[in-house]
Amino acid sequence: MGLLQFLKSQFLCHLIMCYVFLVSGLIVNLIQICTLPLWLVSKQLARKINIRLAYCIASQMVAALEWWSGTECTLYTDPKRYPLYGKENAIVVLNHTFEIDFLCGWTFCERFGVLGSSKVLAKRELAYVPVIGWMWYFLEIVFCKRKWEEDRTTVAQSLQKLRDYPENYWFLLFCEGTRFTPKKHQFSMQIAESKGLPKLKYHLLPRTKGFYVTVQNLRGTAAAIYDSTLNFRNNEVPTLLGIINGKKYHADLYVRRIPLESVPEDEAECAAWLHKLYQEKDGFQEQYAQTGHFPGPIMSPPRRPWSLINWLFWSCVVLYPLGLLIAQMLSSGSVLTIAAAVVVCSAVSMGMRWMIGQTEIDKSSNYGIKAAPLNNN
Ligand SMILES: CCCCC/C=C\C/C=C\CCCCCCCC(=O)SCCNC(=O)CCNC(=O)[C@H](O)C(C)(C)COP(=O)(O)OP(=O)(O)OC[C@H]1O[C@@H](n2cnc3c(N)ncnc32)[C@H](O)[C@@H]1OP(=O)(O)O
Ligand SMILES: CCCCCCCCCCCCCCCCCC(=O)OC[C@@H](O)COP(=O)(O)O
Repeated sequence: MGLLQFLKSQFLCHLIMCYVFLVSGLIVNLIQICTLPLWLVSKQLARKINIRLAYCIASQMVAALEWWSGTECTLYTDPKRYPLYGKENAIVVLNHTFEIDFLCGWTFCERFGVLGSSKVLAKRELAYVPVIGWMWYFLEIVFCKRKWEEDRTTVAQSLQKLRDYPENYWFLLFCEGTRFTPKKHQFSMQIAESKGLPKLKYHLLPRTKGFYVTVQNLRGTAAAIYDSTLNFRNNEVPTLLGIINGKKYHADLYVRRIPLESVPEDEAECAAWLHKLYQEKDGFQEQYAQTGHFPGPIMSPPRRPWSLINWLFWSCVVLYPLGLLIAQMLSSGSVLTIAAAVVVCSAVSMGMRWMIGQTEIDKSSNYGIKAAPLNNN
């Protein structure tokens, strides 16, 4: 193990990274709150400012993936469609299989210049995660309770608000609704069977209502569906803790651009269309399992320096006062002050561990297990 790799695995480095992320994130959240009055005066200006503020937070995690862990991200896609990416609004449909799938998504957003503005249909619980969840509030992220009776109006209303969004965005939909686990897969395939749908090997049965309502509300605003299928080389199981420890992974993403007009307007036909899409995605994963690559040529956008520059900037801003504080504390020699500092550090590291836990599949919700009608049998 080289010196750099050794350093990357040290707890002190992780503590410093988490400190930078947390403190800079809270500063950004505070500035976001200060933009509230601006929404009344100029909504579009407030949105543009919040896009840049969100970039300050999200790109730190992207920098951790690209520059700290050195993870490589390869894009398989049609070269004719490539110039459109980042230049239009799109609905991204992605498999929900890996703990860092959202982070790989963010990395591609960064490379195509839409990181600050990108959106997702996210479960309500994530709105309460400090820094990221609070930032999403100002980004007009669409939250759902995963209870259709309650979501049908709120989700549609939130989507309608995005129709006059001032910058291009990608709207991410994990149609499976929850992370893949063998147990959830077993339940969802029972449902597929009861509906007479073909079984999927690598995906859960997609939920069609969120997809339908998104397509209907963004018609005329989003130009296309980006059907995206993600996998990792060598059967790796990537984690956020792995990234923080400096472990390098290799992500492969296959993207097909499908014009939005080709998605049926009728709800039942739209649902059938999505089921067919997932059968095709399953085929791509099968090909990946057999051959180690997705169909189509490789058109990888290179990583850009901005995420690293942003990270270094915020590190300087928040580490300098910390250095002064530590020096002052040590020179004071007060045992009480040092003990208080140790308590604060422990609390921060526990808080960060809880946040990282939000990404872990073994802490995943029971959604898709307990709500399944077949559960009662
Ligand atoms: C590559 C580039 C990437 C670009 C990235 C771009 C942007 C990045 C931005 C941000 C990144 C941050 C990422 C954060 C990630 C957070 C993600 C999440 O939180 S995922 C969870 C929330 N999202 C969703 O759930 C979306 C999908 N869900 C839906 O669409 C749902 O329909 C719903 C709208 C949420 C409503 O939920 P509800 O439970 O009420 O669902 P349904 O009524 O649809 O469910 C019943 C329906 O489903 C069938 N079904 C299938 N399997 C099951 C099962 N296991 N149990 C029960 N029912 C199941 C069932 O038969 C019903 O079918 P039908 O509709 O035909 O009656
Ligand atoms: C610079 C880097 C420093 C690293 C510091 C670490 C910061 C930690 C930040 C945690 C960020 C939390 C963002 C949460 C995104 C989780 C996305 C996700 O995958 O959610 C799961 C849901 O889709 C489905 O939920 P389940 O039903 O499976 O349950």
